[in-house]
Amino acid sequence: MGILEKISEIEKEIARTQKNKGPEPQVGVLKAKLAKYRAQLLEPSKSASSKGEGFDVMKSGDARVALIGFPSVGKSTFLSLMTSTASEAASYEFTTLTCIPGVIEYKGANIQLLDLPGIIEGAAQGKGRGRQVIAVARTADVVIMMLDATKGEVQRSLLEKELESVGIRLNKHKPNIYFKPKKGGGISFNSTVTLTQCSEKLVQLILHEYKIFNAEVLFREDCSPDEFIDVIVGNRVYMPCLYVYNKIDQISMEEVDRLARKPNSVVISCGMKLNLDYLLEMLWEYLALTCIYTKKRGQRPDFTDAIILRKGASVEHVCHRIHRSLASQFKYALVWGTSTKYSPQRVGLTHTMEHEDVIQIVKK
Ligand SMILES: Nc1nc2c(ncn2[C@@H]2O[C@H](COP(=O)(O)OP(=O)(O)OP(=O)(O)O)[C@@H](O)[C@H]2O)c(=O)[nH]1
Ligand SMILES: [K+]
Ligand SMILES: [Mg+2]
Repeated sequence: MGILEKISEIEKEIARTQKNKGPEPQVGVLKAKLAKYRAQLLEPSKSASSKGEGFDVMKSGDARVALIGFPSVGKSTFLSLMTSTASEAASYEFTTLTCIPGVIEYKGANIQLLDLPGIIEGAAQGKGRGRQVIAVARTADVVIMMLDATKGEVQRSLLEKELESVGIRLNKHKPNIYFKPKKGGGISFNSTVTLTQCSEKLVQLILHEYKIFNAEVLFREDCSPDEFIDVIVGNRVYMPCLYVYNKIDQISMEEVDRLARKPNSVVISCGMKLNLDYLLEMLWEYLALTCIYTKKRGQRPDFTDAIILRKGASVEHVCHRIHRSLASQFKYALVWGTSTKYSPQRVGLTHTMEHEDVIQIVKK
């Protein structure tokens, strides 16, 4: 049996088991098996045709946003509107065949926007350019899932399933489970909260499915078996995703209103340039970039020119951004803002900066 057949067999079995309201452990084990086969599916195949020609675009700017969606939803139209790059748009499907980068300049940041070929059901299994597209999506800081507002909800759930199946978790945080494989001692299981979806027995069964017989497991959250499997498998990507419904010029006001109220969703029309400013605001929020202002001794901070960094950036990152050799001449820094207890506070290179902090660097 091929992997695809095995996967479909297991999916059927899970559906059957869940219908019977059978004991949870069985489903957990099946899901563990499923995750394993899907991982095999993702391993790069050796044939040359699966090479991602035209997809290896250099990362540049302060953040990367990937445009994912079915063919002809308006991805290229959007890129051409928001950036100075022109990407061919047309009424036929699969107009775009490679990855086309553009840059959105917003609040002093350069946001790399990637236009990609349309993807369809089965993309994760290599249909069309699905695999290459998904590989690019994994490298993004935020995914924009562009949807055709005239097509209802089908596109969204199909694409979510595709991304889910390759380990991309949209708008979810990493499960709060401590997991450490050990050399011996069996499985030690603990939890700090009441668990309603997993039990010690189920955790053991799932671990055995992965041939893990010695490990330390601590649930700090009421996680599902799927979330526990994600922790064991380990290569999951937790990605913010904005659902963008395009072509609202084609639907009724009632329908626009309904879509706009969905979580993580924005409604737009590229054709009529509707709501694009709001989309940018939302995108900025989802990117959650950290803006740092610098200040020279005895002077006011320069609020016109922010240093833009990813969340969690340290003083050292700030130094590198100012000058290559600054970190090596660094003595200490004074920081004003929410990352410190006192303002200013003297900090070292490893101090984590927060949005809108002000920093003054003192050299040796
Ligand atoms: N009515 C309407 N049509 C739009 C809108 N945005 C894009 N289109 C049209 O939709 C068609 C497809 O647009 P593209 O930008 O090529 O779509 P795409 O998602 O890049 O398509 P592929 O590259 O083939 O995957 C074009 O004919 C556009 O003019 C919109 O807001 N309203
Ligand atoms: K198109
Ligand atoms: Mg296109």
